[in-house]
Amino acid sequence: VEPIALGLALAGVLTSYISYPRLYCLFAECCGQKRSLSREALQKDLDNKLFGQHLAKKVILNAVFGFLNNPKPKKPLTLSLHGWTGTGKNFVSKIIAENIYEGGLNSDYVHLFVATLHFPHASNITLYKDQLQLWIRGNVSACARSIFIFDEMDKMHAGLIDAIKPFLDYYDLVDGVSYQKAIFIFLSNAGAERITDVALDFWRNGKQREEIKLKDMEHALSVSVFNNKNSGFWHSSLIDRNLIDYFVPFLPLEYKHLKMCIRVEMQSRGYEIDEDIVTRVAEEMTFFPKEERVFSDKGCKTVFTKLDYYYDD
Ligand SMILES: Nc1ncnc2c1ncn2[C@@H]1O[C@H](COP(=O)(O)OP(=O)(O)OP(=O)(O)O)[C@@H](O)[C@H]1O
Repeated sequence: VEPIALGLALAGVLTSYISYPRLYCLFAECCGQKRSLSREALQKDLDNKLFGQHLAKKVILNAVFGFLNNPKPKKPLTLSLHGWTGTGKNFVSKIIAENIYEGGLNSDYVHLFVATLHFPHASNITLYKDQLQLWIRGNVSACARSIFIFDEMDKMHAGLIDAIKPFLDYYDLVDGVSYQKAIFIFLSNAGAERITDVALDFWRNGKQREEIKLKDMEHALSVSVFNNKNSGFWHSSLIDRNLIDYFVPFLPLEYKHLKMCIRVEMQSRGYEIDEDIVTRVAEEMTFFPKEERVFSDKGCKTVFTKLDYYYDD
């Protein structure tokens, strides 16, 4: 092959690779959602992986898919996920991230803040506010479709989260940057008692938990979080100004859901499903209320380590 012609051909390929973002994005992660993002894929993931959370599934599917398909959203999507420990809040954030970015939580466009890690000292709150604003501004300037996850909201110092209020509001631009395509997800145990009360009420009245409707708890949840000094949203302008799009309740998990989590874990470790071990691990967990033993007090959180005991050789 003639070397000059070959050089020109290679240069041509390289130029089109660089100048056609779609081509480039076939091989590298880019800002913006995956090509393959589909309602069906997200629904399949939620149906197959998330147990006992019919409300969360429905809200998240509709909210996330609707938002991603809106070419001109008026504000960023804000979801506040609430519930007992180990019921799937972090897990769902991971599923959302993976459905939008190939790298999931490890993507350059997905940012996780953990209150006790990133904002530990109440005395530094002014500094944290500045840092948080700068960090979010910088990342959204680089990629409008950025995802921010705030874990342990209930441990966040009161008032800190209000620093990002301007970014969550209905503004086209804030200091020249548009935040309307970003996604903010807040995770919290605040409101878990309220959710449990409703779930327990249904259980005691012999009703299926799937009969619980979002309206049975969404308003009460936002009010209880707003009035709770340890929710991270205490008297927060984000709630006051209706800037949280959805309060998503995560129901406490029952014995049958623990068994589902254990089976998934066995399969992912490459073991045959052994129903005897599944039952033994599930029975080692503790349940509440004391007399009725309906809900797991750690959700699915510790079933995995308990499984190690049965496979220690
Ligand atoms: N509803 C669920 N369906 C399937 N798996 C679940 C569910 N809830 C929890 N799990 C499993 O348990 C693990 C721990 O749950 P996760 O970290 O999502 O709990 P969490 O609600 O965020 O708890 P915390 O409030 O303590 O942070 C998950 O990675 C997942 O494997």
